[in-house]
Amino acid sequence: MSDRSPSQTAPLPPLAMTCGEPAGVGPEIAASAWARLGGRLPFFWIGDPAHLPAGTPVREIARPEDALRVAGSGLPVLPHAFPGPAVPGVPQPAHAAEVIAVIAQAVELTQSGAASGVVTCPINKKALKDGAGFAYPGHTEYLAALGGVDRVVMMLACDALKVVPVTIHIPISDVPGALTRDLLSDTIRITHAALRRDFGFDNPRLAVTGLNPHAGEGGAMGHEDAALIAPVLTALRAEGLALTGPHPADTMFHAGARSRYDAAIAMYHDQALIPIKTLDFAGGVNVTLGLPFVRTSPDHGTAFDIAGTGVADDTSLIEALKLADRMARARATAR
Ligand SMILES: NC(=O)C1=CN([C@@H]2O[C@H](COP(=O)(O)OP(=O)(O)OC[C@H]3O[C@@H](n4cnc5c(N)ncnc54)[C@H](O)[C@@H]3O)[C@@H](O)[C@H]2O)C=CC1
Ligand SMILES: NCC(=O)COP(=O)(O)O
Repeated sequence: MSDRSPSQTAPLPPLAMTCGEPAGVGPEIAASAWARLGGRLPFFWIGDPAHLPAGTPVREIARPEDALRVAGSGLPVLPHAFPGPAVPGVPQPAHAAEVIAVIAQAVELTQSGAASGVVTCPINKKALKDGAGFAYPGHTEYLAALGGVDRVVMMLACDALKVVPVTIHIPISDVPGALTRDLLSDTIRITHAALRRDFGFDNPRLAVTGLNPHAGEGGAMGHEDAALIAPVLTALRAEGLALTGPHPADTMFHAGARSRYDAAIAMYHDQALIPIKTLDFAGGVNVTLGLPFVRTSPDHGTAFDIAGTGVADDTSLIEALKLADRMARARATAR
């Protein structure tokens, strides 16, 4: 996303970056993100230093604030011991509990004020479920539990598009049943509030997709669009929210359509994520809205197929750091 130079004003606490799945690309993109950013955007990595690529200039720290002092000369690392080495592409069940513990540690440090936000490296959901009985579909839901909130929103953002899936990591066959008026209404409200608070929009324009092809085509192709989505939009419009839809999803993401809204609300994961990952896979950022702390993440996953080869692109992680920094600054200024 567009680069407003990071860290131009008073220093905030550093950002806490989680290691994510040690067998994925997380450790190598963390190291290369530090190499590209140096101390300009201070963050510290929480994980096992032995999982970082050979030659990474590790600076072990005892407290987050020490990152501000050492970030100019090496990657600040708050060490978190794991049971063994990482094998690229092969997640170890014994590591799962520590991957989860690192996420909790980053949240704790952020909520205590020692860190200004959480930037997560990708996890493999199945590895965490198999290895440690992880009960959440992903970070988003786990972070909601850690933050003590019932409802959060996943937003993917790049320069060209911001998009929110109303339902997230559930089977497609469960989507119609999971779409309720409350869920849709809460998702829109949380998105509206976050775009005002964290992204500087006075009255963000939100465009909402339908669920069915052609947004149901007057009931000929499904009933949820007219029966469920449209009434929610009507009610929220009456409160002053700038909403359009339900629109056919297939024509909502070309350039002309995108110029007419600030964020798109989509009904399910792929309806939302395919457009943004197609437009800007390298620059997209995943941000959780509705949490009591800042959290961003790259838009990609563990990329086991290339882990350890050194070809992984760190751009999305760097964009995630920049966005977390901007959000933390916006919140600090508003206090
Ligand atoms: N925030 C998170 O923790 C996320 C985790 N995941 C998890 O990641 C795992 C793998 O998911 P996939 O669907 O395979 O998606 P993926 O994003 O890991 O990989 C898809 C394709 O993109 C490539 N790719 C991904 N990141 C790249 C990078 N930084 N540089 C260059 N190429 C890159 C991969 O090599 C692969 O060919 C799953 O367990 C999934 O749940 C997926 C998305 C986000
Ligand atoms: N497909 C996006 C994704 O998997 C991100 O999930 P999360 O771990 O950030 O909840």
